[in-house]
Amino acid sequence: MNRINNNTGGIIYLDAPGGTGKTFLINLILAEIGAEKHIALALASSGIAATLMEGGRTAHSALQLPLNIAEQQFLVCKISGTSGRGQLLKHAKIIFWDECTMAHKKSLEAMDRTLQELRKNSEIMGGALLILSGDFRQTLPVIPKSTPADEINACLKKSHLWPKVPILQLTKT
Ligand SMILES: Nc1ncnc2c1ncn2[C@@H]1O[C@H](COP(=O)(O)OP(=O)(O)OP(=O)(O)O)[C@@H](O)[C@H]1O
Repeated sequence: MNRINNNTGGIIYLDAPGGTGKTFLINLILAEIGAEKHIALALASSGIAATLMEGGRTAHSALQLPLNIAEQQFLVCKISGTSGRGQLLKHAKIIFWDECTMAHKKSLEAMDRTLQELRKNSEIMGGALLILSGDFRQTLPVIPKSTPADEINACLKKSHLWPKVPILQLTKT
């Protein structure tokens, strides 16, 4: 909450084993931010995970990500700054991405470029605060006709953004 109040952007990864309360914590923070009338976005890699968050949407839908993301190079999402979706991304104080470990690293990189362009800010995620949450022990990206090595290479930990991501571990529920 301090980072939100101080307008400090960046990416944080919330790491904890399954069932320890990551989604529960996200919903608590969403309620707190809603009460303060700030804009928050709740995204998830799967539809089921999106339904577990207040106002949750799939990242593919919110960011207009293409289905063939693995084949894309230097993708910028096709979202107009004047559209409703673009306005939300421009003004969101905080964005959550639950079950992020299922996402292709190129989705995160496309989000970074898109937010930088929409918010006219060259900082990471255009200065927005992105909270990734998930558990690499559970699921990795699913790539059709791929080898385990392809899946590991596609995961967020292999993104050039990952070294800039501090990891927060949940120790108490
Ligand atoms: N502090 C808490 N107080 C009460 N119930 C809690 C608390 N933390 C988690 N729970 C409950 O525990 C269950 C699992 O929590 P949650 O779905 O948030 O875990 P998760 O870490 O997101 O799991 P997964 O990695 O499988 O998605 C939920 O039913 C949730 O309501």
